[in-house]
Amino acid sequence: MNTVSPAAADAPRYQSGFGNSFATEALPGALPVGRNSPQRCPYGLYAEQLSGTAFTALRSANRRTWLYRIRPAAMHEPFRPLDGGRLVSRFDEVPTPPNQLRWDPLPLPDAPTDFIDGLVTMAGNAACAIHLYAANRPMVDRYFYDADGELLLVPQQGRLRLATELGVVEVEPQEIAVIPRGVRFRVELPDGAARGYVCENFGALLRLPDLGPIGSNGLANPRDFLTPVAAYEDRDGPCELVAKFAGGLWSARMDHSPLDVVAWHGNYAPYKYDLRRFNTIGSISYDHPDPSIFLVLQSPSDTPGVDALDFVIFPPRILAMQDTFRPPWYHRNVASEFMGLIHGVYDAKAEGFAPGGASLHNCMSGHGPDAETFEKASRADLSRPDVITGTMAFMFETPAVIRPTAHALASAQLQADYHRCWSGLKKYFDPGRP
Ligand SMILES: O=C(O)Cc1cc(O)ccc1O
Ligand SMILES: [Fe+2]
Repeated sequence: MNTVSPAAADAPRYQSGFGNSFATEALPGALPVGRNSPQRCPYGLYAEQLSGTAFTALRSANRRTWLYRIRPAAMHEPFRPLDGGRLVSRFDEVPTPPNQLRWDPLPLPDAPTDFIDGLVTMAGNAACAIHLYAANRPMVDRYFYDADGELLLVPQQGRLRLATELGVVEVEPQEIAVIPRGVRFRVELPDGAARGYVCENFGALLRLPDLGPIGSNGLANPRDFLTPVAAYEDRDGPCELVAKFAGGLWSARMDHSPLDVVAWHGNYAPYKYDLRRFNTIGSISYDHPDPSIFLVLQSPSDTPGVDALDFVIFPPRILAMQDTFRPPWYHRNVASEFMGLIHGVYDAKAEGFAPGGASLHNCMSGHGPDAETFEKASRADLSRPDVITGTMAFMFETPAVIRPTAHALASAQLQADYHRCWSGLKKYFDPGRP
C-alpha cells in the first residue's frame, strides 16, 4: 500500500504556540482516548514514546511526545558507518586562531547534492556545531535524524520542505525551523536549490527567554511559533535511514518510510518561526544597547543568566538615539560570536559581509564597525532617525570558544584580507583638543 495523508501532500498546516502540549491526528479517532498505551491502538497503529528530556525533568522542562505509527521506529536493518563527507564533529583538529574570520558564501554545488551531502561543518564546541548547507536535489527515499542535537535551520536561499515524522514544515529565507533531536525527516527543495546555516544544539532544548522588565509581550512571541499537524506516508519499498550519532554518520536500510506517524500528542515536536514577526525593541533615548535585546531563542546552561547557546537576530529597526554612535560599538566579548547574513546589508559592515557569508569573532577578539561605517556614523545627522530596512543578520553566540574546522580555515571562501576592514581607521587623537 502506498498512500499519503492529505496533510502530507497539501500545503502544510500548523498549530500555534511555543512548547505547547499539542494533539493532532491525520485520521479521525487515531489518538487513543484517556490513555497513552492501550492494549490495541485505533487503526492497528503502534504506540511509541519519543522522549526529549529525562523522564524526571521538572514539568516546566519536560518534553516528550506519544506517536501512533504504522510500524515502530525500531524496524530497520543494522546501521553501518557512512562517510560523513565535509561533516565533522571534532573541533580540535587544528589550533583555533584568535583572528577575526570572515567567509564568502558557499557556492551552490554543480554535482547532484541533497541536504545531507550538502552539509559542511564550519565550527563548533561542546555546546553546538555550526554547519552550512548548499543543495540542489531533494532527498528521495532517504531520511535523516540527529541523535547528537536539536537542529536549528536558517535558510538563506531557497525554501526547504521538511517532511518529518510529526508533519510537514515549510520554511523560506527569513524563517527558521527547529527539528528536535531524534525526529526523522526528509528535506525537499521546492525552489530546486537551497543554501543556509544549521546550528546543531547539543545542550538544553532551545526555549524562549524570560522577558524581565520588558513585560509579558515582546521579542519572539509564543503564538508565532508553528508546529505541523500530523501527516503520514504509508509507503512500502526500499529506503535509507541516515543517523548522526556520537559524531559520525550511519546508514541503515528500511523497507518502508519512517514518516508513518498517523497521530501524535505531546510537546516534543518540530516548529517554525518567521523572523519578520520578531518584536524588535531598542533604545529610544541614547546609547546602543547590548545585543541580548535581540535574543530569539536560548539554550540555558546550569548558570542562571548565562546561556550555553544564544540565537540572536539583527532585524530591520529604527535607530533614533541621540548624541550616540548608532551602529554597534567596538568591543571585545567574553562570549564568541558566529554571524551569518540572510538578506540585505548588516549595519556594522559596509562591504564584504555578503548574504550567505559568515563571520567569527571569538572570545576577546576585537571587532566592530569597519572604517567606512565608522566615518559615516560618527558624522551622521542624528536629528533624523535611521530607518534600517531590508536586512536580516543573525548570530550564534556561546560562552565557549567557537573552533573553526580545518576545512573552514583552508576554505577558498575564507577572506584573507578581512582584518583590513579596520586598518583604515584614522588616528583622531589630539591631546590639545578636548
Ligand atoms: O559583533 C557584532 O556585529 C554583533 C554585535 C552587535 C551589536 O549590536 C552589539 C554587539 C555585538 O557583538
Ligand atoms: Fe560582536
